[in-house]
Amino acid sequence: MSYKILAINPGSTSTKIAIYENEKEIFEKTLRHTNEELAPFKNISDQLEFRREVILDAVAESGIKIEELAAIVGRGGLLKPIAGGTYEVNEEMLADLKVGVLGEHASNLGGRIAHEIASTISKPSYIVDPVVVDELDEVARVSGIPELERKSIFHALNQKAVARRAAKEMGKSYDELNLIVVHLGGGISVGAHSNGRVIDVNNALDGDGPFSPERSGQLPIGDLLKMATSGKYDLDFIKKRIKGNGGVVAYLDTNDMKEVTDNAENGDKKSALIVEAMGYQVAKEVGAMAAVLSGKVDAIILTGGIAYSKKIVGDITDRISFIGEVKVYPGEDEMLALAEGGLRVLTGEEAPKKY
Ligand SMILES: Nc1ncnc2c1ncn2[C@@H]1O[C@H](COP(=O)(O)OP(=O)(O)O)[C@@H](O)[C@H]1O
Ligand SMILES: CCCC(=O)OP(=O)(O)O
Repeated sequence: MSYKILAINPGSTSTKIAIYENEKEIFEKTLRHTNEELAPFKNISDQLEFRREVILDAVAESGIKIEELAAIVGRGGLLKPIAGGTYEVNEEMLADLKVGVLGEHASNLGGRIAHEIASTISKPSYIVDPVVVDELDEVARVSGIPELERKSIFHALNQKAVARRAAKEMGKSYDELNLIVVHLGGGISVGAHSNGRVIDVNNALDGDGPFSPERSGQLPIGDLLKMATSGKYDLDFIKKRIKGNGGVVAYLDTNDMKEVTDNAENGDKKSALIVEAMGYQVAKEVGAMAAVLSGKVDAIILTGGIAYSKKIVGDITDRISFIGEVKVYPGEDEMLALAEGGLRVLTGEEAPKKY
């Protein structure tokens, strides 16, 4: 039996789409959205119709008719915390994606657009391993003050996809391994995967873990409070320093780590320091996750766009190779992971979960 599945992955500046026939990609396109195109929309939520139409135009270009699709799968967003897996899009999920119960992120549009398009052809829509997959051990939730609980917000889709791929290559099942997975992208997340569960991970969106191309990561909290109450900065500026205009953008005015590593190589000292600091902070977080796993680590996996950088991968590896084997999977496996999640449900291998 053959199933055609449309996968939709909305990012901050692009929407990636792909059509799979079972596990084989038969069409793929990255739809880039310029600042001018997105400027008229006050919130990410308001971009829904615009992105849906460009997706439909691209599918039309592919020559594949919408009616041929067996299901549509979108990247899942900032919903209430849930376990990993494939979820059928339902009314409660749509309402939570619309308001963004845990905040705004382009991934909130994935399930909504999938559902809108699927409804027109009376086919099911799903999300797979959304960014709020929460499998944290209870002990990992304690923040240090009872008013705040640590949250699990990370690149669950890619971390789990790449972890499964590594497990397969190691001749083992994902559920029988202890892995540390590092996603090095626009945001950076470092997860401790224990027998198929991500028992601890930094919140990649909100002031936790290493700094990233556009996020601050963990900050000295007392100094942050002084900054916030100094009268010199408004709240919006400070929020953007944590997410959007923080990390590498704040130091070097670019979120492009290729440009930064090239500049560092060509002798720019400031870029070189930031490149070194990124590797240093990531390695430090890997060390923390090794302690979470009591030192029993089968492999450490580096993935995401920045894993294309030999310099950064080398710097991290130098500091962490004493923990275990380091495996590198540059880029991401998100589109295939979405399609595979949908396929597992269509073939009956897995029942869809209910949100
Ligand atoms: N060869 C490279 N060297 C260094 N950085 C790279 C390279 N290729 C891509 N990157 C960086 O990877 C980052 C984007 O990673 P990606 O995983 O695509 O992001 P996201 O998690 O937002 O999808 C960007 O900062 C980009 O410049
Ligand atoms: C929302 C957590 C996952 C994340 O940070 O994704 P991006 O790096 O794609 O923004």
